[in-house]
Amino acid sequence: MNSGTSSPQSRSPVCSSPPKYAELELQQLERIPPPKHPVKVLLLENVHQTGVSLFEREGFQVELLKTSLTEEELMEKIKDVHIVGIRSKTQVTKRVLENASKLLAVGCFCIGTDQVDLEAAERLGIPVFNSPFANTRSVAELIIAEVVCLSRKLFDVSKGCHEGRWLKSAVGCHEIRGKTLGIIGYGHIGSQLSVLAESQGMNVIFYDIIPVLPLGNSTPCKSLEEVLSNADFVTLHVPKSPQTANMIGEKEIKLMKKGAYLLNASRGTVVDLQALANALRSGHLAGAAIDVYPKEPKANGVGFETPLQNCPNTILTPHIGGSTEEAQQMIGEEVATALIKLVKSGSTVNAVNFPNLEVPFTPSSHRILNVHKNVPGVLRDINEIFASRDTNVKAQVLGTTADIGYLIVDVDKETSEEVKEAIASLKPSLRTRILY
Ligand SMILES: NC(=O)C1=CN([C@@H]2O[C@H](COP(=O)(O)OP(=O)(O)OC[C@H]3O[C@@H](n4cnc5c(N)ncnc54)[C@H](O)[C@@H]3O)[C@@H](O)[C@H]2O)C=CC1
Ligand SMILES: O=C(O)C(=O)COP(=O)(O)O
Repeated sequence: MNSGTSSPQSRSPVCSSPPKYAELELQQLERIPPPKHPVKVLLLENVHQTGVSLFEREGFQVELLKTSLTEEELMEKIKDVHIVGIRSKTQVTKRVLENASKLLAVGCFCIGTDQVDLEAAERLGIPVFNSPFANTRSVAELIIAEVVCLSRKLFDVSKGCHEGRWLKSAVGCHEIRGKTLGIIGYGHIGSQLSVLAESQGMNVIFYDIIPVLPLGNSTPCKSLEEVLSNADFVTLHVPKSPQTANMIGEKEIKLMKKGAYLLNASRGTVVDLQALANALRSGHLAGAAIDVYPKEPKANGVGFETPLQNCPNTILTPHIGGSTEEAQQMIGEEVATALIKLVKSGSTVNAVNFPNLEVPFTPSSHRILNVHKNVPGVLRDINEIFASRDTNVKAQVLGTTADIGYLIVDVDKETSEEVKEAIASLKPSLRTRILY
């Protein structure tokens, strides 16, 4: 396992000037007193250096691993960690979260957050952040490229040339202009792909479970089946969920036109790969491009296996839809900034499982954070604790979900450990932090 507790000589110099977005966001935090204790950050799956540098610029202690970790490995390493950063592989389960007594937040340096038990994190008072847009264009561009490659059997003929075989033929090769692209999941990626495909002269139809604005001349379909039976290329851009598990199996593939193509860069649980391999080998489908798999290796190396290996006109990629320098840099910046803001100011803006709150810093104020079960009377009890100690509340923001309340309070005097304990010992309290 490649690991590197980052030390000055082992990595590029800490970024002296952070990226523009981060600079503006973090400038507002500069007047906030630094955390009282060292902040330990564990970053897995090769999170981009931009994120590492931003944490180090704040004086946080960063351990950077190139691989994902198993549940057991993560339970061990997370014990004294305040921030954990992952990408799409590492599973942050309920067991891991219950074992992470010091954990303040989880950062998904990607779009998907299905790898985190969000409900468990919420109930334990741990906000989870992601980067909802930064790599969407990278995925959309990959799909457009693969549509052309599949339509021209590019990978097979190129492999032939590398192996000394000259396989010149127009048979089964087509322009994509005028062909129909069927998009399943018309969200950030699907909608961008819709625009790119139409710019290539394709017709676009799509299916989504919620009403969405059709961009350009794209046409919404009433069912998944309608897309499958009318599209020349079917591409999947849905999240991992119980509803999308195996949503494309033998029955759905049979509904697709003979000679159609299937592309999946969403999640490996969405397509039954054995059914897809059978359809490719029988000639029912003319090709496929798959970037995600039910089981994916935790690190780069050999030994990856899938039923699709050696299927005709089949592009296999190692979950690289979001793997561009631009996307990873933006993600590193966006998620690291959100986590630093959480640690220093209690901001939960952009958290996916928490009320999104933020309170501007005011000099001579002292900030306490409290997460509690969402039951009546908590605010009254906390304010009573302040009032009975002649402490004046200068600012107070409360946000709630069905299960929790998140409270940011600024008071006019430093909060003693006694006051913190009084708040923390209220029955509904889940977490209480004195920030400054
Ligand atoms: N291969 C890769 O490297 C990457 C993969 N992804 C995956 O792509 C997924 C989609 O990304 P975004 O477009 O940003 O997400 P998004 O949340 O913007 O869009 C997902 C869309 O799918 C729709 N949807 C959900 N369940 C559905 C169903 N059963 N049938 C039809 N539509 C359904 C939603 O209503 C939503 O409009 C992510 O959840 C992630 O799992 C994202 C980035 C990179
Ligand atoms: O953004 C996502 O959800 C992805 O699937 C990207 O995954 P990765 O960051 O490349 O492990």
